Amino acid sequence: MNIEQTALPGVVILTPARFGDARGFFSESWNRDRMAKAGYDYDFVQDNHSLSMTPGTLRGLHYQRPPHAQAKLVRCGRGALFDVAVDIRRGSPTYGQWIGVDLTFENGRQLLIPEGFLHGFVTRTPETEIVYKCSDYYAPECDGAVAWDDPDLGIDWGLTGAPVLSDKDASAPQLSKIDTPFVWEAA
Ligand SMILES: Cc1cn([C@H]2C[C@H](O)[C@@H](COP(=O)(O)OP(=O)(O)O[C@H]3O[C@@H](C)C(=O)[C@@H](O)[C@H]3O)O2)c(=O)[nH]c1=O
Repeated sequence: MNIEQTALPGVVILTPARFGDARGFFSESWNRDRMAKAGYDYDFVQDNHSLSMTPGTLRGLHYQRPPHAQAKLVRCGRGALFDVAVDIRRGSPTYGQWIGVDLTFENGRQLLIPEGFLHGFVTRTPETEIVYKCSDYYAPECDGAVAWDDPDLGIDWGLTGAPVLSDKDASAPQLSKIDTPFVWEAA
């Protein structure tokens, strides 16, 4: 498993080894013990899988409030997408900053996003599948969203037109309008 740091401390890109043969490949997409030994100890309890039909479908930016905050491990099961994490931990030196990573079936990269970050993605291909692990269960009463086009965040989604959005995402507030429930703790 190759582990790459990003500009947001704690958010890392994981690239598992792929063992290719005449049939295709085999890959361990998550190995808890090995990752814990590398300093990334996560107890993932829920796996999610969604399909987006149209390129330019944008889901996000989402978070779950404590006591059901979620860390996520995200990868692309089919096609290609651009995955984004935004630091919303009050007091963090990187508060309000974002990073974006191209996750494709081909490159096998995964984004590990700790609690305290918004998560969203936009699809680049038709019939794109995303698969991700979560460290807590879905808790709709703790569900929250921030506007994907919040000017204070200034995320460059690489869009060529208007994205396809859910009603919830189309009416999400700006970050400055929410009371962020996360507080940064120095490591
Ligand atoms: C997220 C989630 C949704 N649902 C249901 C609620 C609703 O009826 C339907 C669709 O939900 P949403 O519109 O929230 O799905 P979606 O917009 O794909 O939400 C997801 O977006 C990405 C960016 C994330 O990071 C995820 O944590 C999640 O928030 O699925 C569950 O049953 N379990 C879950 O864990």
